Amino acid sequence: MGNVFVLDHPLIQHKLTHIRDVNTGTKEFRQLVDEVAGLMAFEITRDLPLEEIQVKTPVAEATLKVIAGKKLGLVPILRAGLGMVDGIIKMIPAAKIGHVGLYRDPETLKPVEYYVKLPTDVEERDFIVIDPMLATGGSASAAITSIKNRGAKNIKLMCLVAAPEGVEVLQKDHPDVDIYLAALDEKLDDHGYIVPGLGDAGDRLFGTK
Ligand SMILES: O=P(O)(O)OC[C@H]1O[C@H](OP(=O)(O)OP(=O)(O)O)[C@H](O)[C@@H]1O
Ligand SMILES: O=c1cc[nH]c(=O)[nH]1
Ligand SMILES: [Mg+2]
Repeated sequence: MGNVFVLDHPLIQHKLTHIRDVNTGTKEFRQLVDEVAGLMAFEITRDLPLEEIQVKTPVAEATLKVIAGKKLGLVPILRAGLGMVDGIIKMIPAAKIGHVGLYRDPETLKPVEYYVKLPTDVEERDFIVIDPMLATGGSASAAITSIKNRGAKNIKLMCLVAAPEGVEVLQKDHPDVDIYLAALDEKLDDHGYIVPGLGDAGDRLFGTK
């Protein structure tokens, strides 16, 4: 079964509290999501392989470490995942970016896919799928299935806030995928919103409500 890591660093918790606040407007919400995504990138890249190279410092020759040529891909789930891309790319600028477009049908809560575009060398890359919200888990599970069907093998999922119901679905559908969260919340409400959550992530990021 996939591991669940809750990245509860004080900086992440502090910023997430302001993200959740209903009085936080679009501009500040977007800025904070970007910052938290960057902080989470530290932890999700902790197992990147290193290799040794020779470097001449101003003082001496030294054998030092750099990241070994690992190919990474980021896959934001549209729309809300887009809000986390820049923060992560600042930390791993060589990553390629794919996109999976999904929306959750408001009646059935089932995901509807409308767009997929991945880097051409999909089989050679490790992927990080990103979406601020893991609610019923339907969208993240469908996005991961979609990229697996196109050849992706090593996949991690990064979300800001999850409900236990969504984590359970992910672990059942994709036991090979580790999940990285800033918070694991209490439950889903009758409309499939995470409680206490942060509301509709896409609408708050893009100011569409
Ligand atoms: O775990 P689930 O129950 O599937 O819900 C989570 C999904 O819902 C939201 O997207 P939404 O459908 O609102 O689309 P949007 O990002 O375009 O607003 C969110 O960004 C996730 O993708
Ligand atoms: O709480 C939720 C659940 C699904 N999608 C969101 O944006 N928020
Ligand atoms: Mg939305």
